[in-house]
Amino acid sequence: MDKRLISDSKWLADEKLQTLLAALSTDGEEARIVGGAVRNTLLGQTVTDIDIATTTEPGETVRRARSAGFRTAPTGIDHGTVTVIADGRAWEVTTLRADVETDGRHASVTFGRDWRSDAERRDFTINALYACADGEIVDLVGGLPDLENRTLRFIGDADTRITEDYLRILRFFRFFAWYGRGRPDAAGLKACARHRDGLERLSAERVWAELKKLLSAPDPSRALLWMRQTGVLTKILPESEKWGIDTIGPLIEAEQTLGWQPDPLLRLAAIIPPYEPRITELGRRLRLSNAEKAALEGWAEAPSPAANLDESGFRKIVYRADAKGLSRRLKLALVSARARASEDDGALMEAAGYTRLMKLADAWQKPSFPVNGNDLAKLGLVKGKAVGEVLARLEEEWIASDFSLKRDALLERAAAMISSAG
Ligand SMILES: Nc1ccn([C@@H]2O[C@H](COP(=O)(O)OP(=O)(O)OP(=O)(O)O)[C@@H](O)[C@H]2O)c(=O)n1
Repeated sequence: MDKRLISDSKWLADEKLQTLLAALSTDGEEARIVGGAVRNTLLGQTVTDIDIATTTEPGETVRRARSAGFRTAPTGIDHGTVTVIADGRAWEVTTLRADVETDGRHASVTFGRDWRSDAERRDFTINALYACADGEIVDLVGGLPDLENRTLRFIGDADTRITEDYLRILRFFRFFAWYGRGRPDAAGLKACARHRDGLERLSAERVWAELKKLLSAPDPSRALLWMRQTGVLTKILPESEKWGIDTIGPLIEAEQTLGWQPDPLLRLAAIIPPYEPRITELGRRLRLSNAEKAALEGWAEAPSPAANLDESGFRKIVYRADAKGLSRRLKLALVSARARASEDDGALMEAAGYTRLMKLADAWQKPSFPVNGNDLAKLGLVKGKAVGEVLARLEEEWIASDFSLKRDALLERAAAMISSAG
């Protein structure tokens, strides 16, 4: 593909997108695609979101999009962003920026018509490439050669770019993890180190969202080491000061060998030492979701099953466990055993044991308990606490039988329990 043309990409040929670009590009106005969609297409990677930059001011963007048959939502109107929607798809359309006043967290923006100024106010050269509706690439800041060399470089003065939005420090490491090669750009690294205290101004939600994106990269290990080197990691995860973050390496190796999908939480768990007492505090501080907190706390508290556990013992655990949490625990246990296997035959056996348990967990269809409260009512047990108690005892017996007791046998036992209690 010609480096300066992305006209043969499927997403660009999309009829709705072309209609939108055309509607925004008459009477002396122009709209272009910008950012991740252009960057990823040039790198041959998947495009998820399509951002559009336009000379039309937000009110005019809304008017034109609506008269072309689109719906609109004023997503970030202060920043000039309108979400344009059609057929269940959405495009973020942002008016070119002329000036940005910022306190490092919130930007107040004035609108402009100059593509160069808009490009120069973006974060990295590879993120400031535009594609016209016909696929022609416009590069005003040297993004194409940087993309070619996989160099992540702040546009213009790195200090200025960072103080406009301190999140850009974390974005530097995130984009380096995803697209960078070799050593990160030295000027960028130094600027990130210099301004790391600015990270304290960011909301916990933005920090965690960004960290998750970094942890989802194909291999975030080098980016994490550079974050540690610059003091950025300690700023956002003070607990990590004594963690051996290279423990993520064996997990990445296992993912690549065994075809596991990258899982940001599992990767975080892999660098957290077992029984780290500050997990709850970390989850609260970074405002993790309840499910995320439970996952991390589960890792810190619940040990993995023994690798040589027999099938019926393991089924009991699977029945009670949250499937995703158990799968993560087994993966971490397998990774740890694999890491020790070259020196220790016992660890090799352990790894084989965990592989077996993971297969069993995948293959086993959890049965549903075949008795309910109505069954007990029919046996004469009045609804209330007693029903719950009898059900719980029956379920225990059913689990202990390795799920082999049938409904009739369970009902017989229930009848016996009720008559002996009554
Ligand atoms: N702090 C930020 C955030 C965004 N941008 C600009 O806005 C574009 C879109 O931002 P975003 O959607 O966050 O990133 P993408 O580059 O699209 O990457 P991805 O979708 O992979 O997150 C970026 O490419 C960049 O030009 C910026 O300059 N500074």
